[in-house]
Amino acid sequence: MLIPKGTLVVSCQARADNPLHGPVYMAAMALAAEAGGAKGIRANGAEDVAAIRAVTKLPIIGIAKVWDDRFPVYITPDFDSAARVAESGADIVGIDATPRPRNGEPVERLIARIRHELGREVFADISTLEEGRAAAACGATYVATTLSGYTEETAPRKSAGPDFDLLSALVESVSVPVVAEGRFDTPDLVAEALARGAHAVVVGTAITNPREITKKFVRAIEARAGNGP
Ligand SMILES: CC(=O)N[C@H](C=O)[C@@H](O)[C@H](O)[C@H](O)COP(=O)(O)O
Repeated sequence: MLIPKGTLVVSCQARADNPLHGPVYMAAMALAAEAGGAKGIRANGAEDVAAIRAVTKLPIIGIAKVWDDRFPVYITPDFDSAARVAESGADIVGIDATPRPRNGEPVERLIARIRHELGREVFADISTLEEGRAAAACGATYVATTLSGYTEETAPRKSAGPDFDLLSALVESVSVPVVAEGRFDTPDLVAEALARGAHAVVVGTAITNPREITKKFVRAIEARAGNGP
């Protein structure tokens, strides 16, 4: 198991509309995260994964976001996208492990192929307890709360903060390491996840997206506008 227990993983991702989009920026982000004490990196796409692999030995959770209007699954939906991030240097392949329709093999077959044909650990992004149990039973190395609030089933109960109920339920009922991911935006929330039994915590936006961080500060300023000094 490559991600050490009780540690922080930093997700270094920037979409095309983000001024920090591109492998040079994401490699710099990963280096900054490593210098700050992160013990793993999550990254999207072969180019970013390769650039990060070139600058660090930290374990990399590689994903490939592939959008297809016909299917809800976009995080590493098939074996070919998994193989590309593995070949680019990811030690661990992150996939959408929900049973939702995808342009690719069924999730249980995808997990088996990544483990046996690519020889990589599988990081299963899920949104419910049942999905986490199923992914663990199929051989996923880790299950993570990443997709809670981002599927049709879970969107109605999405909270502003992390899904601690799901985290605790998973910790109770699966035997593989449970990773907390999604809307962890303060150090206290990370500490709480570890106290509840999370193996590790992945933080993205709150560390690596200055545009969203800036917006938070600006919103606070705007909220007090008109309230006097
Ligand atoms: C739902 C989805 O597509 N999540 C993505 C998964 O790779 C990323 O956009 C998130 O930034 C990542 O999960 C980390 O979460 P947060 O940025 O909230 O710390």
